[in-house]
Amino acid sequence: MNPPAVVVKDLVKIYGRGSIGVDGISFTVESGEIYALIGPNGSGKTTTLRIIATLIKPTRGLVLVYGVNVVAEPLRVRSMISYLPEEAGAYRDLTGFDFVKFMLSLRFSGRRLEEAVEEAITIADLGNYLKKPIRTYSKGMKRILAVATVLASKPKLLILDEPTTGLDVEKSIYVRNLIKKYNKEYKITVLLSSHNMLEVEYLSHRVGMLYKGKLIAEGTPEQLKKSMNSSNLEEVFVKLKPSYDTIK
Ligand SMILES: Nc1ncnc2c1ncn2[C@@H]1O[C@H](COP(=O)(O)OP(=O)(O)OP(=O)(O)O)[C@@H](O)[C@H]1O
Repeated sequence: MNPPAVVVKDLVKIYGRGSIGVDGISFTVESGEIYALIGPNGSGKTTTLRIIATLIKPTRGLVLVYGVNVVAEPLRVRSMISYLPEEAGAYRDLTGFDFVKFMLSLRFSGRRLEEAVEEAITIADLGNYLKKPIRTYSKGMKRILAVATVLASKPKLLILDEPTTGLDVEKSIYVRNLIKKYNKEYKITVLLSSHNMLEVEYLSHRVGMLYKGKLIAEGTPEQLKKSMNSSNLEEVFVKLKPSYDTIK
């Protein structure tokens, strides 16, 4: 049997000066799923994703990606994932085209690289802007370029931190539909974070709700709404939150 895409067990991250990033969370992402971590600012979404993406180390706990331990074998994990950071603002002086080519050359070469670059360019749909330096792009254009690049890299596991942040309504819908399409057509497992609970309801098979570094609820959007007698996930969160407000 295939291992789950992600196993997170009793994960704790304490930053310098005792700042708590996550406080003992556990969840599993099955292969083929779209799983969303949702929660308000500072609830631990980015911390969790960065640990899974091997960018920072946990203080305690176990994290496996397709059965591979992120601390013991980060390079093996990196070969299976693509990660979209919350703010992908680097490489200001590269053109959009050169950025796409550079990023995808880390994974592909030869004919496969050409195909992946072509795919990313088609998704980004930035026309002549692709020949211009990224510093001339709007926030939304940079986001689309970064999203297009990670999608075209077709990893086993796609980790997206706030994928639609900075995008207008139409572009957000475009990106959500692309995420769904790549999950379905290419069987790419997606782990994403968002504080937009309505977006998550549309996009995800299952949801983990984070608050103050703890996982306060988990399930399909339907299960969560039913269990809290709510009509949407925002309402679920608002009803659950008070029980955790006593935690400092
Ligand atoms: N480098 C750091 N040093 C110290 N504390 C940090 C660091 N990064 C995050 N934290 C703290 O960890 C907690 C969780 O932050 P994190 O960025 O993971 O939350 P988040 O849910 O992604 O928030 P947002 O929606 O605002 O991006 C917060 O209290 C934050 O202040």
